[in-house]
Amino acid sequence: MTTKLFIDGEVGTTGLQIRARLDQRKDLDFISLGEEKRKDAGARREALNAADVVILCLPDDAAKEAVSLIDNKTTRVIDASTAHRVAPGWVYGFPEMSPEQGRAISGAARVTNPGCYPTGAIALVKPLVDAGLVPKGWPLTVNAVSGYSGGGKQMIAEFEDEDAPNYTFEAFRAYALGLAHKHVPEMQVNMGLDHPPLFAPAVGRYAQGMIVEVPLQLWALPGKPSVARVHEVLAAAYEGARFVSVVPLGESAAMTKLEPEGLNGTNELKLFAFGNETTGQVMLTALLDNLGKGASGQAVQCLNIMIGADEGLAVDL
Ligand SMILES: NC(=O)C1=CN([C@@H]2O[C@H](COP(=O)(O)OP(=O)(O)OC[C@H]3O[C@@H](n4cnc5c(N)ncnc54)[C@H](OP(=O)(O)O)[C@@H]3O)[C@@H](O)[C@H]2O)C=CC1
Ligand SMILES: CC(=O)N[C@@H](CCC(=O)OP(=O)(O)O)C(=O)O
Repeated sequence: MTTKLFIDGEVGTTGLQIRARLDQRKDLDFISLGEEKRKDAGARREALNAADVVILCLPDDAAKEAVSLIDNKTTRVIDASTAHRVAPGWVYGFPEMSPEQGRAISGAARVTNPGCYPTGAIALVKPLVDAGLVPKGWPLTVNAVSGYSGGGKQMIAEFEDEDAPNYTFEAFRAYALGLAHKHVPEMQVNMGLDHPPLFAPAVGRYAQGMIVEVPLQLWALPGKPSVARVHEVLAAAYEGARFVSVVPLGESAAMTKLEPEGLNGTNELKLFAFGNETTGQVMLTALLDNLGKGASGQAVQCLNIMIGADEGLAVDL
């Protein structure tokens, strides 16, 4: 049986990558609107209601509008935007987040694809909160750097198109200085924290790939866990996961650098515990492709889980 799939926002950065990942699939029938119809509300309404599954690769307002245009009970939605990340009735599309999450995604009518930064940060912190190593009330910080494709077509033009009005020569930019980045709520909710993490993102002069870091002063935590214990909890949480791996301590201890483009083009997420047992400190670190496990790859994984295609399974059975 084929699944009728409509990607709303198909020619944007995330949409194009999803289409490229799915182009060879024989089990999917694509509903596609031409250039002249792709922003026409009437044509989109028709496509949205004709599809078995739609993937929304749109700005938040257009994503909300798309959901409001669906007037039947069968069309299922995967929203790549931030619009529904903590909305009631939506399942958070991060299958490795807990053993139950994959099952919840498989049966869901509305799935919200996680943000790129939260994918790394939640993967690092949630298992430690669940295990009681990090108290729910702990003051956490998340630092990150992303390639400029994270900002979609506009930011790509800003860094690549010398004729763009906002073309920039910047090598590196810290941003979200008001400490209210749109990803903070989904991080807090899915990490299970009582307080919003302090989130400090940055963008670098390269297209794609990201590093997300959560520093922890282990000596200050109630149980004073060792780096080895933190690593053990993370490794156990993702044992058998197909797309998430925890790098062995011996391997990460031998590393002297980490660059953000290392997983580009994949749906992988690699987690590291760079630590110092003497000082009781650890830098929990996630490496991912913002357009892979941080967006398009993750959306495809959720689609596969929802339609029962084998490639989507979060864990090898
Ligand atoms: N880039 C990334 O790394 C990630 C992005 N996301 C999210 O995915 C969503 C898409 O992002 P991204 O692909 O980067 O953004 P882009 O700006 O690259 O693409 C968005 C696309 O949506 C189209 N569009 C805008 N308004 C409408 C509308 N009313 N009807 C139909 N199409 C419309 C745009 O048209 P036009 O081409 O004319 O501008 C564009 O093609 C965003 O919500 C973003 O936050 C999520 C995770 C990571
Ligand atoms: C570099 C850059 O600007 N990145 C984007 C996040 C991209 C993303 O993942 O946004 P959503 O998943 O929430 O749609 C930003 O910080 O707004």
